[in-house]
Amino acid sequence: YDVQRLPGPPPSIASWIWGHELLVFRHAATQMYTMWARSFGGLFRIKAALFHPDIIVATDHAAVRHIFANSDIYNMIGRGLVWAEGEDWHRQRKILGPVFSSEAVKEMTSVIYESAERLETRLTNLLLDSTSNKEGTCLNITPYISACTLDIIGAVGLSHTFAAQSTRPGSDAEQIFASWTQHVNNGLQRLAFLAPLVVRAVPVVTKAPLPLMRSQGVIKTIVTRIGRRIIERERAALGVAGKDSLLDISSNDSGRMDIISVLLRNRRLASASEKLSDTQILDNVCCFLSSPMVGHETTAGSLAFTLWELARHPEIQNRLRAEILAHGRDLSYEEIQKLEYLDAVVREGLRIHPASPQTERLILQDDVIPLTTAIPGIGDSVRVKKGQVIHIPFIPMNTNPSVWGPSGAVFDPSRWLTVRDPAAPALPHGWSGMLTFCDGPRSCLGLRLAVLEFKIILATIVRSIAFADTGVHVEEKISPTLQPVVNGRGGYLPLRLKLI
Ligand code: HEM
Repeated sequence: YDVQRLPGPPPSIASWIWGHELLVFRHAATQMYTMWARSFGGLFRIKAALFHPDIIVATDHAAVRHIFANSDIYNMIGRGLVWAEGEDWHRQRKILGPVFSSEAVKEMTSVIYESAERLETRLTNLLLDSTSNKEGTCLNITPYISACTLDIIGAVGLSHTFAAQSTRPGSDAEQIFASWTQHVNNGLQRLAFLAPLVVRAVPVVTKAPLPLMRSQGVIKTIVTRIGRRIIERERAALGVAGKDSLLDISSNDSGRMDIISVLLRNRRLASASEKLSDTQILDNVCCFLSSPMVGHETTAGSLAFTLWELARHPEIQNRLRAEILAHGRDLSYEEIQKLEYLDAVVREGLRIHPASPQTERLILQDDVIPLTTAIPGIGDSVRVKKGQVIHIPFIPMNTNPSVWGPSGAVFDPSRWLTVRDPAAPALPHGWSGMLTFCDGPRSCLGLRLAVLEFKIILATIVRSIAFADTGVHVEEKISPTLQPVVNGRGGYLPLRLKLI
């Protein structure tokens, strides 16, 4: 096996107990990995914490493509709470696929517009009410965006109205937001560094009812309650209220495409061995709102960072606004797709600020990983053994200068408007040549929904509100998704807003 022959950062900068991992945790999101990838190449090794064998860090495009394409060999780590594996995953992915198909997502356009317009009204009213000066009103944008995306996922995923944008004290939405904020801020503490290490050492711990592993308990409880209510409603509609399980009854054909309706319908159509129990249906739904990686917080996070980029680049913001205003309001799905500059801004935001900036895999059987760039002394492939842990950070790949040019790390939407130099290396795998939504069989199922939300929300708020930078230093950390951190406060991204 070649692990010990891979290059990597010197052991002298590693802690004897925490290896290089503490250094990685303390720095901005994937910053150390980006630096090391530029120095040591696309596949290098680092010292792991708690005397675990060295970890491989992969940013070589051929290697990462191979890893993601072979999800049966390269297994996810520590997702036991909400993410299915093996046969369960195959079945769930097959069932849920239609919920996020292009056709289904197109049908979600009006629901997304409704929420985006509510956000626009909410922000506009706030600015009208505020006693702000000419400079505008300064506010933390993250809770506003996240309320908007929660309303969307509630409507399309659960046929449920969270009314997150009406700020009712004590509401489910308020509790979800408070719980998420606490989760984000806990994740910035030193203790949070330990949690994934414990999961890696003892994977079954994810099944244990430990408070540390259930930090998103409130969200799960709320989503389960809503899910139960919907299932009860279906039972009542079918005149079978009080039955222990819905397994033996059919759902009405409402034609609704929210997750619960699809799962209930599927139960009627599936063979006996494939039928999902009530608990499995609820688990699926919980996955969509309570997993940090899916649902509304990922979209909200990348969107907030994109607004920050627009605030720091007024010329880009003005150009985007001009395009949006030139096309009028209430655009159809097809019309939105034609807005070239909006499309470029969205791609660039998702490239530079991927909401879920890294993933990990555990190798289940010995394998040979191919490389784009050969490693001196090893060659153009690397032999790896069962049990090896691999970290895959996305930012180093999304900004790789050999693919994106020397300005790869710069937010510059115009790169999407020019024809690529035919002599330049082709864009790698993944959506638009980036890893933001992962790649292969386990790539993001909600990609189309996320991109459409992104476009509609941006187009709706940028037409009536101008965003400016406040000048505060914003750090990017992973907790558990990409988070803005200001003076140690997570989920905090202040912007200055002014009515157009
Ligand atoms: C900007 C927004 C989003 C980003 C950047 C994002 C990113 C990702 C990434 C990187 C993964 C793979 C995780 C891994 O391999 O460790 C993933 C998986 C997934 N995402 Fe997203 N996501 C976003 C929005 C959404 C939305 C809106 C939904 C649905 C409502 C969604 C549903 C899923 C699901 C179901 C999976 C698991 C797929 C599987 O295991 O087969 N995502 N996402």
